[in-house]
Amino acid sequence: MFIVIEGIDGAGKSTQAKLLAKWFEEKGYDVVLTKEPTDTAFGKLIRRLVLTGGREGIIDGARISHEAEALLFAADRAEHVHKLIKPSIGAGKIVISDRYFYSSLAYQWARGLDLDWLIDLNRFAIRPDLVILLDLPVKESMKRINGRSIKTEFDKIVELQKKVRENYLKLAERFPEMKIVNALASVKDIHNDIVALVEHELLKK
Ligand SMILES: Nc1ncnc2c1ncn2[C@@H]1O[C@H](COP(=O)(O)OP(=O)(O)O)[C@@H](O)[C@H]1O
Ligand SMILES: Cc1cn([C@H]2C[C@H](O)[C@@H](COP(=O)(O)OP(=O)(O)O)O2)c(=O)[nH]c1=O
Repeated sequence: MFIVIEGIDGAGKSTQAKLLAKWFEEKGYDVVLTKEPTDTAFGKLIRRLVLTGGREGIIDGARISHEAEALLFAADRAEHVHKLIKPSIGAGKIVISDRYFYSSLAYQWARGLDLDWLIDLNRFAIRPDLVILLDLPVKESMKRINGRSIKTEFDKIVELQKKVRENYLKLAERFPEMKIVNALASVKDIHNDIVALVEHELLKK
């Protein structure tokens, strides 16, 4: 089984991914908890070229193009799918990924790229059984990650996050595997909502 957790920055993805992994482990499942960007050489390259300098994406003082950004995320994902996700699913493990290609659709679309081009670019990425979309207002996520964000970029980040949130909600209409969970609730209540969705999915197996 392959489960993905998505949402804007600070939505609670890593918190919920860890709790879900623990839930599966306590039930005796073998779990692989992973994330994108990955910790491989490609993920490191992304952090250096795209996410550095207040997420300005600087190479030698110039911003890298949004297309190059999308290609880097896709290259990282290709390695992730072929080296970790597919072999783990093949071995009968539960794979939980904190972000996947839906992040590319939501973020790189918000950067102005064409959605259909992004979908085509990511066609190699196998579809998960379930995508949990942690949805909450940007104001709340900003409160949660206060300190993590770069203050001078703050307004720009708020605008981008608002667009990204809207994009995720639009994507949920297009991809039936995406289920929206209200991320304004307590950590425990959100976990319970996720478990209900997962149990429903397990019954289909
Ligand atoms: N339901 C929640 N209510 C309040 N704070 C939360 C909740 N879930 C997570 N947090 C806190 O918000 C911050 C961001 O959570 P995190 O799981 O790192 O989000 P993400 O992985 O989506 O960026 C962390 O400090 C975390 O402890
Ligand atoms: C996976 C992915 C992430 N992103 C963005 C979302 C986040 O703002 C940022 C980094 O992700 P994040 O989850 O914050 O990772 P980390 O905390 O390890 O740096 O990258 C994309 O724009 N496209 C993608 O395909």
